[in-house]
Amino acid sequence: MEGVDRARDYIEAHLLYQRDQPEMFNNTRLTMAVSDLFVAGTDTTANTLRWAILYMIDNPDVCEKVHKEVVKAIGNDRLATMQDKAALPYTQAVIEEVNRKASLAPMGVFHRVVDEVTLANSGGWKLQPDSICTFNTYAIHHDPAVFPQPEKFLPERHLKEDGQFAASPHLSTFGLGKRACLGESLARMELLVFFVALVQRYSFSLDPEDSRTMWQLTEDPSFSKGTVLRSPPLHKIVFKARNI
Ligand code: HEM
Repeated sequence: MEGVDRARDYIEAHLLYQRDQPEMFNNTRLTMAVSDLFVAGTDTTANTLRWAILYMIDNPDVCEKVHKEVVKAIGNDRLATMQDKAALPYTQAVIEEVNRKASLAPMGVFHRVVDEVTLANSGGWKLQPDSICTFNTYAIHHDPAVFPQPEKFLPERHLKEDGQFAASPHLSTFGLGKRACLGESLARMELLVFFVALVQRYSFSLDPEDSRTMWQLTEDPSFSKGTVLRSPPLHKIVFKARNI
């Protein structure tokens, strides 16, 4: 497609295709695709950060360790960029542990089977066309065979012996296969930059007027309303500026 390589963004690329292939690309598709990006790209990262703050309140030692690493790697005078990533292995491990424990999309996203498929290592189980299938991310992320003591918040499980970050091949935070999350790299970038900025500048605590326990805010199954995302119930956080 002529010029598409020089498109400045998704919408411009879509409009260029629309000019040449109007039977395939039109305003309705563009509107739906852009709204998909907003829906898939906002609540996800925002709620992961809400989980991250709750887990930092519940694990103050971890939070202080992140703060120490951040100050050592980038100081207090500027925000993090992706160039700082390699110098922040513990912080990356913490974000990975947030993704594991929170299991934001606990049952993934539903898919429809197009062609009959035989499941590997299943003794011949077949899925028929039009079956709806999904995968249980929450169960994978809490499998004690893969993540010992899964109820514990342990960032160290995502660190190698030399202290470097090692992304776990067992996490399915962003889905699996060809239809895995389109925004994974953007999401990982946003999570790192925002999380570092928050820990760099603030310490966090729960609203003293909120009598709910941490368990009620993070584990109580009754707060899940059956939507795609597993997000904590509404709560307030007290942000205290660090002396920087
Ligand atoms: C922490 C943040 C995020 C999480 C946990 C997350 C998780 C997921 C999951 C589990 C899926 C379904 C994958 C599957 O069915 O195998 C998905 C799909 C998708 N995500 Fe994300 N996502 C995040 C951020 C984003 C962002 C920032 C964008 C874009 C701006 C985005 C765009 C999409 C799109 C377009 C799909 C559908 C892909 C397809 O059906 O082919 N996501 N995401």
